[in-house]
Amino acid sequence: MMRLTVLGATGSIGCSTVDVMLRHPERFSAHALVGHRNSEKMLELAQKLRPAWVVMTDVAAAAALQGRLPDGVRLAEGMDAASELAASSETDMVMAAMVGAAGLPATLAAVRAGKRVGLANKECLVTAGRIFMAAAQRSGAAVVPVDSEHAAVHQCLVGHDRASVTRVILTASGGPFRDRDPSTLYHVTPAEAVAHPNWDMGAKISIDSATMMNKALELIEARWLFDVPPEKLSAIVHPESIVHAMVEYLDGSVLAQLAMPDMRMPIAYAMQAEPRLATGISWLDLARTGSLHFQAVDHARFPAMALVEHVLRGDDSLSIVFNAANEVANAAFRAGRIGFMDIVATVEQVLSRIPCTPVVTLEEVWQVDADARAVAEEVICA
Ligand SMILES: NC(=O)C1=CN([C@@H]2O[C@H](COP(=O)(O)OP(=O)(O)OC[C@H]3O[C@@H](n4cnc5c(N)ncnc54)[C@H](OP(=O)(O)O)[C@@H]3O)[C@@H](O)[C@H]2O)C=CC1
Ligand SMILES: CC(=O)[C@@H](O)[C@H](O)COP(=O)(O)O
Ligand SMILES: [Mn+2]
Repeated sequence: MMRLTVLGATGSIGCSTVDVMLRHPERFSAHALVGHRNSEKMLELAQKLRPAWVVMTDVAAAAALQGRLPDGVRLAEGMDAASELAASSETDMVMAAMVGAAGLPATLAAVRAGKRVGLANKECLVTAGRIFMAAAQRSGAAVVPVDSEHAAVHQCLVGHDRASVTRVILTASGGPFRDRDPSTLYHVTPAEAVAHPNWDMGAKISIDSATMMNKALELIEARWLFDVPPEKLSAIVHPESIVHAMVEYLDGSVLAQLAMPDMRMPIAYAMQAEPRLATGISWLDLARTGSLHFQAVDHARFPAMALVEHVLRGDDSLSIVFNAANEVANAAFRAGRIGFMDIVATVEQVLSRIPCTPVVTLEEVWQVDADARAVAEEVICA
């Protein structure tokens, strides 16, 4: 029996993880479920899974659960409690599915404790990839990608010679505005931008897909996960989201991983690679699909993808700034404070205002992150 701690249990990835767990009760049990504010969703999950612990990182949300959890389920509050449970000897695996750099402390605690970590939270690696992967190497933690493209790359690499890899190619759906006249993008609403054509995801990543900031973050994520230099990393638009990624080898062979777009597949693979677990996702029927399409990424339409070329090749502080400014701008757009086109423009301005600095310690990471968030607020308020 594998005992899981699910960070971000109340979110999209968290709930899909719970779905996989409930399909295989003989294999998985919940040590802890961690949410932030959604106490009602947490109550529902706790009733289904009966974890040893429920943690709400928000104090008021924890108070709302007081006296309401099923018998035997203990309640805690705050990020420190989440980190302790993620690192506990009673946790075998951690599903890292909080959104944003806020997920870094608890995920890093799990990595430092040598856990198997299913990594959905890409912002962790974008913010602190070097520190994170070095910690995994020291502790022996297995960091298993959950992000669909990275889970695909992982599957295309298994059993193959890493030195023979010439290219890692991530697919990008192009989001809801792939074919829209760019001059109309100034006026799109958060409701339009969050409506992803293929995936049902949380609000932040859905907006990131619309700006293609998601793919930009994923290139940085791939760099750390697979130790691939920027010149071997690329993305290609694939509107069907059926091919999730490809790996090219020096003999010209290209391996791809295909599946219907449903996160339960990469989640289950991260929980147990082989023998594979049934997930309940729809079977891929290529005869019915008919054709798959691919096109180059248009950097003029998606300026985030031009920006990341520079970020990937610069100091680590650039990717911290890139992520933090995007988190602030993405939230400001969702709150109606800025327009859609202002999101990436804000990130670009923040990048130009913050000097590159060497980043070695976690304290330095948080300092750069805080500076970038403050400058992003200044840019938004100007
Ligand atoms: N959804 C998807 O299909 C995919 C997601 N990912 C990545 O996985 C991560 C989660 O995405 P997704 O599930 O869509 O996001 P959701 O918004 O659906 O869920 C986010 C989760 O994080 C919690 N949370 C929010 N803010 C904080 C905070 N400040 N501190 C601690 N916890 C917090 C939420 O708690 P609550 O709701 O209780 O407030 C919720 O449990 C992201 O990093 C995303 O990029 C990667 C690939 C695919
Ligand atoms: C499901 C998943 O992994 C998302 O990151 C997805 O890739 C988003 O779609 P885009 O390709 O539109 O960014
Ligand atoms: Mn992805």
